[in-house]
Amino acid sequence: MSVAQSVAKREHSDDLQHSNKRQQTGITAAELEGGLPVVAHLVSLIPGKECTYSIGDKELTTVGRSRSCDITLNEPDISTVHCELHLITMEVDGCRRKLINVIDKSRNGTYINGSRVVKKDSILKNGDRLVFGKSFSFLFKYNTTSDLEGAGESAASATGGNLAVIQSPNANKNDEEVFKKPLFSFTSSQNALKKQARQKPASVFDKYVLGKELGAGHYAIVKDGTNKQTGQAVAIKIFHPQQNDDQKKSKQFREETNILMRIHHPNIVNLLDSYVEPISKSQIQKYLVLEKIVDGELFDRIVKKTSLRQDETKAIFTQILTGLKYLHNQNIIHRDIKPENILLNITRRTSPEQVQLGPWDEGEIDIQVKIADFGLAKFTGEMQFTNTLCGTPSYVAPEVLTKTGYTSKVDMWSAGVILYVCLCGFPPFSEQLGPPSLKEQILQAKFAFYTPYWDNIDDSILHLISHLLVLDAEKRYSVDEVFDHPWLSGGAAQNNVIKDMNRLQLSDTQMPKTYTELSCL
Ligand SMILES: Nc1ncnc2c1ncn2[C@@H]1O[C@H](COP(=O)(O)OP(=O)(O)OP(=O)(O)O)[C@@H](O)[C@H]1O
Repeated sequence: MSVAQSVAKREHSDDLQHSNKRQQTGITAAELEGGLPVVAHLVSLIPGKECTYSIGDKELTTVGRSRSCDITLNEPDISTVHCELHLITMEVDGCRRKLINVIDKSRNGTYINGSRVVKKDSILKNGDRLVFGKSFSFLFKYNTTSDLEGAGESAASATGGNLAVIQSPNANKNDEEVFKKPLFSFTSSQNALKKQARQKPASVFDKYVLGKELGAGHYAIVKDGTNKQTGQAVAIKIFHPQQNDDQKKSKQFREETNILMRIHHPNIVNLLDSYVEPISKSQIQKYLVLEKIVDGELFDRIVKKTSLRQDETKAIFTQILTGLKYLHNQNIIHRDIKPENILLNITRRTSPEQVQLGPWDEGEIDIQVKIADFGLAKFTGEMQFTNTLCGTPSYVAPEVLTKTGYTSKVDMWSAGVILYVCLCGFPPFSEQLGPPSLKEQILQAKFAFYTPYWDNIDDSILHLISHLLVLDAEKRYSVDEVFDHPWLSGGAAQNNVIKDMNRLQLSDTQMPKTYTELSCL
């Protein structure tokens, strides 16, 4: 047997005991077997057949019925050569990682976590359940020291460059210009970060258990997650697979998520962690671990209620503004404010004595509003982002559509659209209201308040919306100007200062449909 072959040896219970004894001396089993380091282990999950196979640091490890295979599984449903385990080295997220790539060669199939390996290649991750044929079931685990190289370097580079999320006054469509100069000082924490990166599990699956789907968007699905150590419930955003061909982008993702993890505000969904995982030789998948928000989207609340009362809208809008003010003060532009990205945590009444803390519905004590997806739109790539927006741009400011350079005022436009939608249940710009087209309506800031929807709504709100849906971003209200507006700052008397806003009569055939009506179609 060659040195290489001897590495992927079966360690029976007896051998294991022996090897454990040897490991106590600080020497790994693989070093003793053939001088090659162990890269990973396959732990048998078959009751009564407990054993561990070590996969060594060599290009190919074969699994099959043949005695010439590195791992021999002598069962009728196992093919002569059932599958190949290829050792590959991939540069992922600034780290060179040694990974095991499975190529199925069998008749009865190789399965990873219940899915048959059909692709040309599939990279294994810690905790994967690997099944050969009908019943040969194993738990896969990387040897902790072997799969990650250079994590410390990554952290160092993540703290060294242009880290913070400052939007320059002239920020424009170019990605790099949205994320500019450092706002936070990292120097004191550089060593801590390096240490953290070194200690950080290489895979999201090492730290979290993934559960059911919570929601889906254009770029990602979001799943329930649980921190294995603390039991903390989280939401895990899983971006669609991407080609692993742009190391600069991966580095940018890491640097920017490092910054966004330092953003903490009660009205912003907390970013807790981020991971980049290889899934095949050429593809990676990015993961964001987020604070979990349990009561769904503002969008669903609007659909359920057709429209929101003025006092309820004010309470929700104030929280959105508070979150935006914090982001804008940190020089972060959200760029994708819409009711689907406004999430709600509702405190429900549990006893009759509880005092309601806002203008909420019967049975609701309080609602905490959380802005999701902040600063993240750019991770999807500028082109993809704006192209997707062109499909559904109801909330997008004109300068985003024309890509003529934008500032935090783009969020104020979107806030104006949200305010409008909350109160009447349909957006101010839509194909339904055309002609002109939706895009033209936005580019001309052409909107109106339609009767009867807006008849009983205070003129001061119409006035505020009219100062948010303004074509010229410089004249559009900023967060502070909105807080100073009579509808938010003053009482009823001040509201009366603003009078006689126009409502427009439309024929029945032109009348826009509410989200509630559209959702019933
Ligand atoms: N932190 C969270 N807690 C609970 N649910 C969440 C969380 N983040 C997102 N979701 C749910 O998942 C859905 C999709 O998430 P998200 O909007 O971030 O994906 P996306 O692909 O970026 O979407 P978009 O198409 O809007 O850009 C959300 O609309 C929401 O219902």
